[in-house]
Amino acid sequence: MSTITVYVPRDSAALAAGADRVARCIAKEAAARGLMLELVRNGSRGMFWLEPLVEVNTPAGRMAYGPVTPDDVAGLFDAGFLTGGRHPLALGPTEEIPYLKKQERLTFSRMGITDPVSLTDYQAYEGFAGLRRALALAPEEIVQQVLDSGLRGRGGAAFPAGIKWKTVLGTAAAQKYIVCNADEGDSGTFSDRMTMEGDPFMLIEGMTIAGLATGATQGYIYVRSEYPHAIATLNEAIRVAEAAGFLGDNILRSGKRFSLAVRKGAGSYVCGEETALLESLEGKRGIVRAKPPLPAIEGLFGQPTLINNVITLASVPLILARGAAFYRDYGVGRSRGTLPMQLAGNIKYGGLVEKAFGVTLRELLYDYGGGSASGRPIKAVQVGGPLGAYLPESKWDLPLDYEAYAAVGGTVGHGGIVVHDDTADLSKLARYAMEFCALESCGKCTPCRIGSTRGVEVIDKIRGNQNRPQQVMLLRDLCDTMVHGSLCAMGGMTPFPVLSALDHFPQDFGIEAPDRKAA
Ligand SMILES: Cc1cc2nc3c(=O)[nH]c(=O)nc-3n(C[C@H](O)[C@H](O)[C@H](O)COP(=O)(O)O)c2cc1C
Ligand code: SF4
Repeated sequence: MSTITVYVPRDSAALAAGADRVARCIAKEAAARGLMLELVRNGSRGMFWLEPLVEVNTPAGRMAYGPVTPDDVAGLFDAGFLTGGRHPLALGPTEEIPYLKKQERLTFSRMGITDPVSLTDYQAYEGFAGLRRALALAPEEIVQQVLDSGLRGRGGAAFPAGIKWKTVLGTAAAQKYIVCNADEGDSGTFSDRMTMEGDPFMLIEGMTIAGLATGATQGYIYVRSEYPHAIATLNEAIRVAEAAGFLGDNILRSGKRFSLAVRKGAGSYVCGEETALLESLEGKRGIVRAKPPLPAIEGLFGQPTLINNVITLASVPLILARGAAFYRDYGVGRSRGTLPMQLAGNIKYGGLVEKAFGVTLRELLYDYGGGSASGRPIKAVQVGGPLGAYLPESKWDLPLDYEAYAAVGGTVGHGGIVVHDDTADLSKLARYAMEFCALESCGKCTPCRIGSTRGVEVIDKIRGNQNRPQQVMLLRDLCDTMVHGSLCAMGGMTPFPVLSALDHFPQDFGIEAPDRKAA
């Protein structure tokens, strides 16, 4: 008899219910096929799929795959993964798994397969191969690999990672820092969290390589306080890596050093903005700093500092291990590699889908997400967090690509995708965007601090039909001022969701036809 272990996430009743749902599907499907399977529930250890992970213990060994949706279960049986009789996977290549086949998992290839804090598991799956290669290269050669890979920052601004690395390398200083931005505040995003909880060594390895490349010897991971499991897992992984010589004063006896520490945020969205984050790391209130100077030149405690998002840094080990060309081969245009996209909101199968750039929103919404959870038509999709535009159906066939999205007033951001069905009122969502900005604004500049508060009032007047045409013009002027006058993207991009709602869904504002600017 084969045993199927269903991982039941330990911190979410909703996820646990999902795991049970899949377990029941497996049991039903097995019974229909006359197979004997024993289901064992198991608390998951740091692997938090939005859809449950299933592990199969067969006479041939342990097999794990995920996330799995009920619709996949029959396919898994058909492919022979759940029979206990054929074991093509047996911890082998994930390409053979029907659900994963549709994805292109580079950053998330180990997740769900390895024990997050087992160095043995990590190394059995290419772990630390990138670091070993980096130790044999000169700093300039490591930076060149990152430049050649085409990797761009995954935190939101999509700035080429290699250029930032080169700036820090080229800035002389006695002390430099690597800071990992793990504040992950965008709505509907969780890829950073899954990385830190599911494969923390990958981030540790990426940061250590960044240290070797730039000359930084100290790194900090700034994690939002709402992620206690990530903080605990990272601390454990850092301890294990230090004890085994992957971190510390003499990395793998190379004579090179790099140390890491975790710092906890305090619940502020704007502390995800890199300069506010630095203020917070220095123990001050999280207020945005004017640039220049760039953090790469004068960052933490006034020293050259490389700040990258979790996924940016976690992408580096593979780039070093397999070479820049391997990574660059994925993607379209100037958007190279893969992006772990996160499906959330009113979607049937929420979860993380890693695909090369170029995939369309329609594919993500229907092939992976299975359409809306409510069963109603999807009306608007917000891509790129709370500062991202609301995209109507006419934009869902665009290839996911930084430039293509920018051309329609959108943003790819951190890959968060929040779905709304046809019951959504976009004027309410536009109001929420302004309100969010008013609540989270650091207050340093007027267009954002005052503009967001006035923005809520103006939208209220539009919704209340008070001088509607004039108020719509006022809202557009206000958005103009925020876009061009704000010091950072908090105030500068809040108009994206507001104007996209107004332009694409004028009827929700009581406007029959597109007004002057949308026309
Ligand atoms: C209001 C605001 C919030 C942000 N929040 C985050 C965040 O939570 N995580 C993140 O990586 N970047 C965030 N960013 C972007 C960072 O300022 C910065 O661009 C990023 O950390 C750079 O890393 P990357 O080049 O690897 O993307 C935010 C920016 C703004 C304006
Ligand atoms: S745009 Fe907003 S968050 Fe950014 S500096 Fe100005 S007030 Fe602060």
